[in-house]
This record gives sequence, structure tokens and C-alpha cells, in this order.
Amino acid sequence: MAYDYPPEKLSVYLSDDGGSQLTFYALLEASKFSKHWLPYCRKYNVEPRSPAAYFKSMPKPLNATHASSLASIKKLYEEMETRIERPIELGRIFEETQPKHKGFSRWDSYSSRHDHDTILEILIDGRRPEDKDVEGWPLPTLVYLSREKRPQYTHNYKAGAMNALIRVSSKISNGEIILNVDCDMYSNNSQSIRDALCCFMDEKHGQEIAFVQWPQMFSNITKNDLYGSSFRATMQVEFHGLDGFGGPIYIGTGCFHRRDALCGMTFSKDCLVKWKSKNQMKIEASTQELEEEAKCLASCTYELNSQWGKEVGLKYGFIVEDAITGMTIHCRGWKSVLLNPIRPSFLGLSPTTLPQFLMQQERWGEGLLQLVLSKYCPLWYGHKKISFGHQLCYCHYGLWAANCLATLCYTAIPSLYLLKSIPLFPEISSPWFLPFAYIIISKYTYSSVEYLRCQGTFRGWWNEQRAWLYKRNSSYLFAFLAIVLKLLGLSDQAFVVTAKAADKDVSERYESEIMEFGHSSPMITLLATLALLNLLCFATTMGLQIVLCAVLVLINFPLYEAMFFRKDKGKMPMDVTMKSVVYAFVGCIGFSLLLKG
Ligand SMILES: O=c1ccn([C@@H]2O[C@H](COP(=O)(O)OP(=O)(O)O[C@H]3O[C@H](CO)[C@@H](O)[C@H](O)[C@H]3O)[C@@H](O)[C@H]2O)c(=O)[nH]1
Ligand SMILES: [Mn+2]
Repeated sequence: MAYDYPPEKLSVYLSDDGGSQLTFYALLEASKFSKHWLPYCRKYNVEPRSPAAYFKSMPKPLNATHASSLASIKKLYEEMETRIERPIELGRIFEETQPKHKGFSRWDSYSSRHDHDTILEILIDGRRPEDKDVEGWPLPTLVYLSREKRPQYTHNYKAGAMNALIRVSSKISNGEIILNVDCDMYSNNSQSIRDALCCFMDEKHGQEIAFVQWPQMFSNITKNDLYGSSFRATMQVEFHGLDGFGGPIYIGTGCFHRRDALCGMTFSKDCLVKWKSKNQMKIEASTQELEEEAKCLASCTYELNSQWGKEVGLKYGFIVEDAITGMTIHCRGWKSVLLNPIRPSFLGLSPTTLPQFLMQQERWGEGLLQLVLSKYCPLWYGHKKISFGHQLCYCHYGLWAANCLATLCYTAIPSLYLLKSIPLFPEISSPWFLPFAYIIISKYTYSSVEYLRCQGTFRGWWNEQRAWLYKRNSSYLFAFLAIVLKLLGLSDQAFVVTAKAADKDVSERYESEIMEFGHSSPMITLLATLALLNLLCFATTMGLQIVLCAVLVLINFPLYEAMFFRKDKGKMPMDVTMKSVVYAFVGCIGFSLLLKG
């Protein structure tokens, strides 16, 4: 709401797929606080304008009047915080809160979060004279939406939620440009709207731009990025490269879309939008009428027998709704563009434990591979619609998961052959050693220099190598198997929301960059088994093979530590350690016997 942009042209929608009265209550409280916060931001031009992030950054007042405003706004904020947190601890809102806003009564017919009517409330209607901030300036419109859910109708996860928002907002504000951000993100730059509009309104290229994408960045990345979650090279190097082929892929968050393009419009040279004349749609209905009219747009049955989820809006049936939606937009002739200013514009939360990270990566890997193996395969579907380079870019991400097979071979087979002293690579004295050495040295020099140039640390690079190894050997393998099973018609898939909340203990370990293994899972067991296998094989000496094995042992160090030395709760679960010790021994002995035979 506090963007540096005329408030009467701005509307904010919150989609609550959890349908929680607590979320509604928190938003109501925030809407009251905004009446004080917006004038404060305007007056002192503060940054960032997410109050939580602002107060956490320990702002320094400019002068005495600022100091007193700061103190009083901080007090208001903290009071609001307590008012929100107390009911959350209790698990429900207080009895006396209920009658204070008519919105709460919308939960009267609510039975569960999987079974309820549409809940739509315009908390602030920018057109209403009473909805002004404390200085009498207009406020952006603020809307709470929890779309209808019924057990007998599939809700299509995030894509379904976004499509409901697109329709509801078309009734209430019908803005030409739509920004969407995930629930765990905050705005870190009050200028982003203007930045995005610069791209859309560019006289030369603006009219063909369908979306402006920011790289995904996180507020909770530690110095050496333990799980390699920031994807530095991908966001800062590859995506800029994609700009040369038609633009970055849509990554689901931190992205401004042209409403028309998102709703299925094909680009053509003569669809030149006259921005000024177009935004004249005057909405006359009263707030209550608008709520009633918009409500039916978020019902379960609205999309039946329509093109929503197919040709209009975000696409259904894909685990990564974003990549496929972006690709079809590109295939309709539009371009996209990456904006990556020095000050990050949107900051989110990345997973803080290894199992959470691996699960998220499994979903991405599976979703992207699903795209390549579907009828939307960039090579067929994109043929003659987007450039060959662009097709290959989509395949590059789409085939991430397929990488698991080669990685698995490299981490298990050469080490096992060490046991029997069978060389798989050329001896150091052989001239054939040179091409291997050349590739290994140049690849790792290149990737580490690239990482350092993206403001990373050397330890961060090393951690990222480990993260790639782990996700290829576990997440991607499971993703690959899931897709194969799905192709054979043996399983189904769902969008598993990435958990990010963590208890204090876990957060502290995350801050000090100690890997969190937590509970046992097949993915972790697999990683532990492979790591032990390497440790067991690391006995004989043999040229390149031993080097590979040594590197694997070295990179797996945190894992051994978690198995044999750590005492805290984030260490490797005992059952995983036992299982993987047994598996690794069985693997080694079995392999020895096999070769003997
Ligand atoms: O039934 C659902 C499930 C998810 N979401 C929302 O989807 C967003 C993304 O989910 P999250 O669990 O945060 O996924 P991440 O792995 O962190 O997200 C990345 O990957 C997703 C799948 O590609 C993209 O949708 C996201 O934008 C992108 O940030 C969240 O805001 C959720 O609130 C819904 O609204 N309804
Ligand atoms: Mn997210």
C-alpha cells in the first residue's frame, strides 16, 4: 500500500487460501495501521516500507521531530503486533472482536477451509470519502479474498487462487497491470511500480512486453548461503542472457503482468495500447454492490466449461504453473524483461532446513520436467512461435531433474570401482588425462569466478556445489521417478506448499549455517548412504578416481558430522544413520561380490 504511486490508482488484494479468520483480522488491523503508516512513509521517504522490515533495520531519525514521529509510529506498530499475536496464540479471535466488523460474520456459514463460501471484503474502498489516511489523503483500495472451496471441486492450488483474483480484481479496480507476490514476501523498494511501468511504457519496446520479472531474492539468506537457495548465477547471469532470446521465464512471484496478456491476448503490432484513454473505466457501484457482484467470480462453478486455466489466466494441471504460463505468453508473441536493480525489490523466505529445501527442489524439478514431457514441450509447442534459443532455455530448466541419472552414476560407480582398484579414468601419465583435467579445471574455475562475481563468497560457492549434488541425487531423482510413475499412470501429484516457519532452535542453527537434517525421509537416507559409500571407498589410491572420491568425501563433511558427532536436534536422525550404514556396507560388499563373479 505504501508504494510511491498515486493511491487512487492502486489496489491491493490479499488471497487467503487458508480462509482464516485470523488472517482477516490481521489484515483489518493492518488496514487501520496503514492510515498512520502511509503519511509517515510519505513524509520521511522511508525505505523499506514494510513496517516489520523497517523497524528491524533500526532506522536512524533525521532530526528531533522525526525522532518523535518515529517513536509514536513504532508504538502504534508494536501495539498492533500484540493485538494480532495474542489471538494467534489462542488460535481464534476474541469474542469481543467479532461484533466490531461486519466481515467476521462471513464466517457464519464456514465449515472448514476445504468447504466454505467465498469470503470477500473490501476493507478500504479508495473511492469512499471516509477511507482516508490521518492526513486526509486517499488510500489504496484493500480487498480480502478467500475464494469458495468445496471438496467436490478441484481448486487448482496457486493457479486457481490467482485466477480468482484476476477476475475479482477486474470487477473492483480493473488495473491494466498486475503485480503478484507470494505470501512470504515483502516489498523492499517503494519505486518498483514506477520501475516496471518504465518497461511497459518504453516507446520503442514497451508495447511488446507482457511481463516484467524481478529475480527471486530472500531476506533470510546467510552469508555463505548454506543450501545454495539464492541461485545466484541463475538469477543474475542466466536470466539476463534470456533477455536476449525474448525474456526471462515467469517465476511466479515478484512479477508485473499486463492483464491482457495474462488473460490470453495474443500480441500483434496493432494492439498498441493507448494507456491514457484506456484507464477511463469508471466504477459506479457502491462498495456493497461491488462485493456482491465480485463474489460470484470466485465461486467453484464459475470456471466450469470456460477457458480459465486453459487459454485464459494461469494454466492448470502443472506443478509449476508459473513456467508454463510464462511460456504460453511468450508463444503468443509477447516478450518479457528482467529488472535487477541494485536494491532488491521483493524479498521472500527460503527454506531453512535440508528436508524442506529438498522437497521444494523436488517440486520444481518435477514441475519443470513435466512441462518438457507434456504436449507443451518447448521444442514442439514453441516451434516457430519462439526462437530456437528460447526453446533451449526452457529445456535447460525443464531438464534439471533429468540430471539425476548422470550425477548418481558419478557419485556411486567410480568410488565403488576403487574398492576393486579398477581404474575408470586415464592414468595421470597418460595423454588422455589432459582432456579430463582441462574440463574439470575450466568448469570449476569458471563457476567459482562467476559465483564470486555475483557477490558470493567462496564458502558460498562450495556450499552451492554441495546443494547441487544433494538435490540432483535426491530431489531430482525422486522428481524423475514421480514423473515416470505419472506417465505410466501409477501416481498423481499435488502442489505441496513449502514450509518455512521454523522454531527458534532451528532458526538459530540456520543463522550459524549448521545443516538441519531433522526428521528422517527417504531422500536424506539416500544422501547419507551415498556419502558413506564414498567414505568406505576412500581407502585405496588411484589417480583421478581417488580425487573424485576425495572431493565427494570433503563436500559431504557436514553430513558425516551430523551422523557421528553432533548432539543437537538438527543432527541426522538415528534411524537414518543406521539404515544408511547398513545400505552402504551392503552396497560395497554386494558390489565386490558382483565384480568377483
Ligand atoms: O493451494 C495453494 C498453494 C499455494 N498457494 C500460494 O503459492 C505461493 C507459492 O508457494 P510456496 O510454497 O511459497 O512455493 P515456493 O517453492 O516458495 O515458490 C516458488 O515456486 C512456485 C512453484 O513454481 C511458484 O508458484 C512461486 O511463486 C515461487 O516463489 C504461496 O504464496 C502460496 O500462498 C496458494 O495460494 N494456494
Ligand atoms: Mn515462496
